[in-house]
Amino acid sequence: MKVLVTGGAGYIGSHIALCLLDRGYKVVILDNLTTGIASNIPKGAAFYQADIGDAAALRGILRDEKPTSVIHCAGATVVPESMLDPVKYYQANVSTATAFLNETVLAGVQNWLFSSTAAVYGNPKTDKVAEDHSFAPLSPYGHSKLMFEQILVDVCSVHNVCHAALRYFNVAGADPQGRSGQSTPNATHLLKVAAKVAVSNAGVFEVFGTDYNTPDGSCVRDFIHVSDLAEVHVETLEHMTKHRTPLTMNCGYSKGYSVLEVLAEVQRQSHDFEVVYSTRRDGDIGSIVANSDVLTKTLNWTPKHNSLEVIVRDALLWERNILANSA
Ligand SMILES: NC(=O)c1ccc[n+]([C@@H]2O[C@H](COP(=O)([O-])OP(=O)(O)OC[C@H]3O[C@@H](n4cnc5c(N)ncnc54)[C@H](O)[C@@H]3O)[C@@H](O)[C@H]2O)c1
Ligand SMILES: O=c1ccn([C@@H]2O[C@H](COP(=O)(O)OP(=O)(O)O[C@H]3O[C@H](CO)[C@H](O)[C@H](O)[C@H]3O)[C@@H](O)[C@H]2O)c(=O)[nH]1
Repeated sequence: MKVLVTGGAGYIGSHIALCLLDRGYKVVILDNLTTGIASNIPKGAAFYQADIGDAAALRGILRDEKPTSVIHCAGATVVPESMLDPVKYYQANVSTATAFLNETVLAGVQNWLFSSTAAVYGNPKTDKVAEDHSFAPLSPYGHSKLMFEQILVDVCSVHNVCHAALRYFNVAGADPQGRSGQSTPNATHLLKVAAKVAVSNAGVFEVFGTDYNTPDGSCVRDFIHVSDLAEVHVETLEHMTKHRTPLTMNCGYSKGYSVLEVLAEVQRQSHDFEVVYSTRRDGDIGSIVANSDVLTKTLNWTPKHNSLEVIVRDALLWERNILANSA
């Protein structure tokens, strides 16, 4: 089976591509390298540098490569940026993505997997959030992902394409074999920033908000190791191929850690670095943890890297690689 991975030069897409290749799939990557990095692209994958909205380039790729499945990771991804520039998010994640979806279904793609997000839920009404929880996104980013989930259902139903929306919680860590990791230099994710401060021995880590209604006042998130998440995509694809049923699944471990707990683990595995405590960041949810029963039961799946210690270890390992290679 040949899989077209959009955003395959990015953080999550490159790990999905690695996992697909490890499992014997053919992989085609489409990425415009805005936040992605060419060195993330695994050996063995075909690579096209183009925008998913470039219809002429896309038609050529679909005609030449004839992928049977699409895994769509490309998009605009940063919650706080979406608060300042909503149009960018609706264009990238809704309009451009819809045109891309249309081209791929017209070209005969059979399976469509979409990188959705826990941000579709907004502030949870329950300790753990299941897939049937109400939707109230706090940011244009979350809204744009929710809109595209609906578009995906409608378009795929008409064209008889099997579809899945995977709602990632907080993705972190790096390939344990050191083949990929979070490489975008100005990435704003908690663990990326903390690992960079720890490894570079420079800068200060800023905690956004200590007055949330959580045990230590900082935000709580459900962190999933990027290599486990990559495996979930391959398992989902196999389930879709076999059963032809649409899926919507939370991707997390059903366990929350606070920002301060994550920082403490990074410092335990590195050294004490300077931390400052500032006000809340716009668009942030106080606490969100997955109920991931649908995922584990549907795929009969057991995670391999589900500990904060391992996630932090792999994030630090990757950050040290980046520093060593830049020296
Ligand atoms: N990182 C997380 O914790 C997280 C959580 C939930 C959902 N997601 C979703 O997962 C997906 C991947 O996120 P990531 O963290 O790997 O981000 P990333 O920025 O590392 O990867 C996105 C990739 O898409 C490419 N891209 C962007 N727009 C494009 C376009 N128009 N045409 C072609 N390529 C384009 C970028 O160059 C980049 O390589 C995104 O859709 C994001 O919303 C991420
Ligand atoms: O320097 C930092 C960076 C982050 N944080 C805090 O750490 C928590 C996690 O923030 P991230 O930026 O790492 O992640 P988000 O929860 O904002 O968003 C991530 O997870 C979401 C799903 O929950 C989205 O899908 C999104 O794409 C992805 O970036 C937040 O409370 C944030 O305020 C800090 O305190 N300091």
